[in-house]
Amino acid sequence: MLRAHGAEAVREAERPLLEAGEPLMLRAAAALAERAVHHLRSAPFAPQVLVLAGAGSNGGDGLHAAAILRREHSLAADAITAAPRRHEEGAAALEAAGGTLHPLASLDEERLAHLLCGADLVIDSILGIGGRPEVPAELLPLLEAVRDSGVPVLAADLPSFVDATTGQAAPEALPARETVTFGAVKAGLLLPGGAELAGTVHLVDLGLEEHLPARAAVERLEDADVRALLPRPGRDSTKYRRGVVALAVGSEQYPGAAVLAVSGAARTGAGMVRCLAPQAVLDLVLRARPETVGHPVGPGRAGGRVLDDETLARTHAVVIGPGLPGDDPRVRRGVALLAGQMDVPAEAPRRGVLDAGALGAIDPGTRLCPDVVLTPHRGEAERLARRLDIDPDLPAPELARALAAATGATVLLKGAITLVAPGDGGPLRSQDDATPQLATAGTGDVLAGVLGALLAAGLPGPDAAALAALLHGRAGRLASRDGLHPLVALDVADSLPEAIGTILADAQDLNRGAR
Ligand SMILES: NC(=O)C1=CN([C@@H]2O[C@H](COP(=O)(O)OP(=O)(O)OC[C@H]3O[C@@H](n4cnc5c(N)ncnc54)[C@H](O)[C@@H]3O)[C@@H](O)[C@H]2O)[C@@H](O)CC1
Ligand SMILES: [K+]
Repeated sequence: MLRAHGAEAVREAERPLLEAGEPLMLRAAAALAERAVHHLRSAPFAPQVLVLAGAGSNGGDGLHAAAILRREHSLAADAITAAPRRHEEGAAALEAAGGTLHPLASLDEERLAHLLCGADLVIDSILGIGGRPEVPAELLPLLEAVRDSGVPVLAADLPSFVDATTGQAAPEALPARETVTFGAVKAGLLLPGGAELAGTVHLVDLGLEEHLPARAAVERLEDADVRALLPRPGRDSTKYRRGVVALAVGSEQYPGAAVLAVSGAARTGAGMVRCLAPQAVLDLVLRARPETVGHPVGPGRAGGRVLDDETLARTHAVVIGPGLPGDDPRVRRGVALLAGQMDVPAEAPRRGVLDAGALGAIDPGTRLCPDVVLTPHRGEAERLARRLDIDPDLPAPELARALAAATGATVLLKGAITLVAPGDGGPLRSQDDATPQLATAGTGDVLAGVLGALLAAGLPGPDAAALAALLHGRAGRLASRDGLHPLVALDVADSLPEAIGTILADAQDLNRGAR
């Protein structure tokens, strides 16, 4: 699991080490220099490095790195000082190593273009965790010129003009090929904004770990976590023990959503998938997925429950919403079931997914638990926020958190980066596994099914939500050959087994290697 921290937590963790006289900046600079060398391994003869240095310690990192590149790697490394002041110790080190510092104010357009033309790598060390997401006007031409030059950028600690805690980024900030981050992954590198600019994140160990708070600000599941979290069948497994999920999905208007959600659940390895839908929808579902257990709903049945007590007691999670209009009786009943407002046996499931049409049935009085996962996209999240008297314009992390706090449910906010705000107030999860090819109708229905299967298997809501986002994203990448070609939603469901198998097989190899 990647565990990331905000700026304050990192400063606090650094304090005792700095007080003990640990040369943290030199260690950071040495690691930065090493990564620069790595990126230049296929560069032409005598590659050149250009450091953009701010006045603070982040600038110091870059300047010391340039000095090390000159001293220890015989590379031509020079710097542009991007602020009226400069980091004096770093500047002295670079000058002593024979490097040149060009004050930005002294460079005209032509001279700047000339410096960039000769550069094979730019190190962005203008701002680190002290940075705010606004670019001063005098720096705009510099950032534009670097961007236009196409020279690869290595970000020191985090891309400059990104907030290390929230991820908010200035639109002009430089996208990096890699971010070499010092001591701890910064939360802003995993959140929307910073994550799009960071490139690959390379963590440098500065000995901070034991001083960091036990609780991370943001967490991200990685492949190794899939192996630990994903329940797999054993010799004593039965379809009931693996988990039974009941999906109230699909309507006359949107029958296909039922096929997609059911396929998502079945392909994730649910023990049994029940589908509660009108007969015409069930016919379609059973043609595509004959293993489904159908429970017809419709005229004449609207008053009673679709599942009797015994069946409900043998059902472990429910999915309500894909393909349902807001006024569908299954929505009202499903929300009431998950909110504990229904007269059902104690064993009836209180865990599940409220998606699409079911999100509209949540009002200020709805109290849910963290094992219920709401799965809005941004538009649905904003509509829900308005009904719950929450500012709909909040940045995504805060919006997800506010919705979770107001409902008690875990909130999975879909997007290029999927955020999971646990209903119990635990650390935010951020999953960046998707491909833009997933932005097509029906993929959300598949996700709801995946999540339903994981909840039915007994995973806690926040783990199930983050894992579902990871598996869904990976299946999407597989189905689109890493984003190369278009996909349809059913491709995603059909790619789930291979995505799961590949992750587990790779994790097994890793374990073997470590033994
Ligand atoms: N504290 C430590 O022990 C270590 C710190 N290191 C580096 O130090 C960095 C933090 O250094 P600083 O605290 O000096 O902060 P920065 O170097 O990130 O920023 C310096 C100052 O720039 C100003 N500033 C912020 N946003 C601005 C904007 N948009 N436009 C113009 N000026 C702006 C602020 O006054 C800020 O304090 C880390 O990110 C890391 O790179 C590393 O050397 C490792 C050790
Ligand atoms: K930086």
